Amino acid sequence: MSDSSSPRPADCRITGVLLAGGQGSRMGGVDKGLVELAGQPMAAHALARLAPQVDELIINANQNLAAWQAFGHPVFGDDIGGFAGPLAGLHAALVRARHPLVVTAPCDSPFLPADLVERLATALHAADAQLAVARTFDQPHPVFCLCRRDLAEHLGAFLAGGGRKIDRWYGSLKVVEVAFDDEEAAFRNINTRDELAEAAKDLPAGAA
Ligand SMILES: Nc1nc2c(ncn2[C@@H]2O[C@H](COP(=O)(O)OP(=O)(O)OP(=O)(O)O)[C@@H](O)[C@H]2O)c(=O)[nH]1
Ligand SMILES: [Mg+2]
Repeated sequence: MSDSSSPRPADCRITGVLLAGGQGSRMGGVDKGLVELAGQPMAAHALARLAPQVDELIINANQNLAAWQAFGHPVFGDDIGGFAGPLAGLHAALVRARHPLVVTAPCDSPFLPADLVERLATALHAADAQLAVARTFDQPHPVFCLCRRDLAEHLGAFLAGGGRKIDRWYGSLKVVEVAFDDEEAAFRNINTRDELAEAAKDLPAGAA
C-alpha cells in the first residue's frame, strides 16, 4: 500500500474498503471476518490480497471494533443503524475515503483476485462509468465494485429514501460490468461453516 509513492496520479488514487459489517447469520450469527481460517482471521486473507492493490485501506465493521482495529487500518461502522446491508457500509466508506475512487471487497472472500482493482479501474476509466462491478459468466458480484467517491450524496439520498437493494442503486448509475471468467474461483464466498472447512483445505496454515 502506498501514498506519495503510488504510481497512480492523485485523481486516480483508490481507497479500499473491506466490508465486514454483516451479521454472519448463516454461520450462526458470528462476526464472520474474525472467524479463523488457516490460522488467521478470515478477513486477514482478504486484506492481504487487497492491500497491495490500493492506496489506502479502511475497514467497515459494526461489531467487535477493538478486534477489527488490531488489523492496523481505520475502522468505522455504518452511519445508519439496524444492519441495513452493504450499501450502508459503502456509504460510510464513501464519506470517509481519502481518495477519489473507492473499491469494495467483502471480508468473506479470502481468495480475491490479485488484479481485481486494476481490472475494475481500467474498465471504469475506459467506459467513463460511475461504477465498475465484477462478474463471472452470468453471476454478478456486487460487493466487488469500484466507484467514484462523489457518489456519496446520491447513495445517501437513496438510503434516506428507504432504498436498500444494491442492484436497484446500481440500476440508477452508469455501470460497467467487468468479466472475471478466468478467475471464477477467486470469488469464492464463505458463508457457512461447511464452506469455511472446505476453504481451509485449500489454504496452508498461516497463509494470509
Ligand atoms: N456495513 C454493512 N455491511 C453488511 C451488512 N450486511 C451485510 N454486509 C456485508 O455485505 C457483504 C455480503 O454479505 P453476506 O455474505 O450476506 O454477509 P453477512 O450478512 O455477514 O452474512 P449472512 O447474515 O449469513 O447473510 C459482506 O461483506 C458483509 O459484511 C450491513 O448491514 N452493513
Ligand atoms: Mg457472503
